[in-house]
Amino acid sequence: MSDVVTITRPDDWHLHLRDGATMASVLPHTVHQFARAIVMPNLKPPVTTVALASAYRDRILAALPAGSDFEPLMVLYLTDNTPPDEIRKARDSGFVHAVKLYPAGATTNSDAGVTDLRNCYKTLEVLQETGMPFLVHGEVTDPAIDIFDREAVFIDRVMTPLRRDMPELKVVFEHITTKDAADYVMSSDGPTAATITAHHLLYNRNEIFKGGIRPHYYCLPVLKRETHRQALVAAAISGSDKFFLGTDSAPHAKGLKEHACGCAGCYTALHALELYAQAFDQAGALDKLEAFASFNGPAFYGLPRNQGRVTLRRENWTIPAELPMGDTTVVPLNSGETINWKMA
Ligand SMILES: NC(=O)N[C@@H](CC(=O)O)C(=O)O
Ligand SMILES: [Zn+2]
Ligand SMILES: [Zn+2]
Repeated sequence: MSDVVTITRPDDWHLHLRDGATMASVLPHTVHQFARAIVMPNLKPPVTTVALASAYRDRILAALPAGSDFEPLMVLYLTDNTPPDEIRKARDSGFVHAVKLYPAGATTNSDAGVTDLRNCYKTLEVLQETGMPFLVHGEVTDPAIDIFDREAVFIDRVMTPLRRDMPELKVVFEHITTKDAADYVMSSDGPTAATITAHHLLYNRNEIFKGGIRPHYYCLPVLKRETHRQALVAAAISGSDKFFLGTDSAPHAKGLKEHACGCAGCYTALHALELYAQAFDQAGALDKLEAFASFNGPAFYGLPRNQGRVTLRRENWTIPAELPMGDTTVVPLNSGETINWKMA
């Protein structure tokens, strides 16, 4: 049993940094852990144009700790009306690396998202030509579909037709939570990949209800039953290069999580790599962590691997109860708990 793991500096392929004072508070955590991150565009208003992405990128760079070489990889938020030309501009920018699908109403700040993907086919054809990945929040929004089935139904209703119609499009099935999605990605022949969060590798849906309702374990897509968690772990440690690290760290103010209608999202930027180490360790597969965290993502995005290495040690430490965030606080996942890996 190894007590030390050293891997190539990793990246976070799915991250929410928010904006303004919130961003300034959370950014140092990610910068400490990762060399680059795919920065989600679900701001208010959303990052729908290259001009907005450029301005957002400048705000991130301005908020970086002194001396940091962290690189934010920007993403465009697709709407029903995104013109094909915006995708060409994105490719030419050099700093936009992907386009994101939020089905309208599926998750936090998705109101401006896509109502029907067929509205976007002209634009997606251009995206397919550019080779930039299409990042997909894969849940249907049909209220008649049980919340635990929304990802599986999305495969039949949206993913399969999309793959058939755009066979060359690079697609990342973001934050997968089911065996259905893991199997789909594993067996698809097109350029299809998936990100997996640390919390979906570690927890099943019981965690949300252990001893009472625990809002900090509520995220979208919601945690699923144990068989699904096991399938996600199997995919992550399989050695397949289709699966890579995306924390989906999604900060919300403490009062908006501990609320009658609490926001979806788990804050893990503080200790994400440690949580992944714990998940891989539990599965006896620490030797598979490096490819998942540091190789598979850049390969899919067509970017170089990072230089430099990071070291994790088996060491107990306690996650703080809360952390300052702008003029409020954020409660990290595992607050008050002891975890057993720590970055050096
Ligand atoms: N994952 C979440 O539960 N929340 C994310 C949105 C998202 O990634 O769907 C957020 O922006 O808060
Ligand atoms: Zn999402
Ligand atoms: Zn997200």
